[in-house]
Amino acid sequence: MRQKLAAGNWKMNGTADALSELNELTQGYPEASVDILICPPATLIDRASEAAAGSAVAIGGQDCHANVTGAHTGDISAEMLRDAGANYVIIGHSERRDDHGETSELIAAKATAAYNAGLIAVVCCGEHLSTREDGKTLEHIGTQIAESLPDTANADTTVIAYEPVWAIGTGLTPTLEQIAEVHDFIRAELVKRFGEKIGNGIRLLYGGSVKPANAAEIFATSNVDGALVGGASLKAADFSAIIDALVAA
Ligand SMILES: O=C[C@H](O)COP(=O)(O)O
Repeated sequence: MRQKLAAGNWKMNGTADALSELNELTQGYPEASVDILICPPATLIDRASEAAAGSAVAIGGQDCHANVTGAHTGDISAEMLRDAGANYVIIGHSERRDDHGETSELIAAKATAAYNAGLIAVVCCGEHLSTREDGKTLEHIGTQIAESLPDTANADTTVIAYEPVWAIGTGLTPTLEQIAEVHDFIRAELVKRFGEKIGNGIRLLYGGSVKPANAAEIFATSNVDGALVGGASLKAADFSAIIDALVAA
């Protein structure tokens, strides 16, 4: 039985004031039957970790460097995230792939760095609209996960987030059939590569315009073990409604 996960990605949003939303969330979930994760900007990770201590909310980073230390101005290592109190890190978000030219090979190296630091890697994949319109979604997702996951990936260290790029921040979502098709495909690919135990153990999140209004139906979809939420994770009330939908699923 896979433990469900509601993950919030604050992206480049939030200064110290935003911790009030986190405080509201932690007060609402001193404990929970699902895993809850907030990935604030790097500048807030240590304060967020302190604020979330003793609650059901875990804290994660939004990216890490593949190396442990070195001359990489502006970058943050997985060890540094761990040191600041993070337990997870998002790797290979489409905004990193598109804005920073990150390749799947680099993403696999970052995932290994996350494992070595004791972090759970939330590895993202997803197609652009043109790829979907060309009928190449599954081929694209298959290549991305094959290349972005290290051979050492396992169910304790790895979560996959399927995020169609065209659904991120747009209010558009795939049909439930389209979500199920991709999630079932990813599950089958994982089982093929890693075997039944690991392949069936790795959690699969859906991301892209998840809101309180559509969360329940998405969580009832085949092989959806939770969500990676952007905009609707910024307000505790909205994210709480999504968490509650996951608990009820
Ligand atoms: O990481 C989160 C995703 O990119 C989804 O963002 P969104 O919920 O604002 O569409």
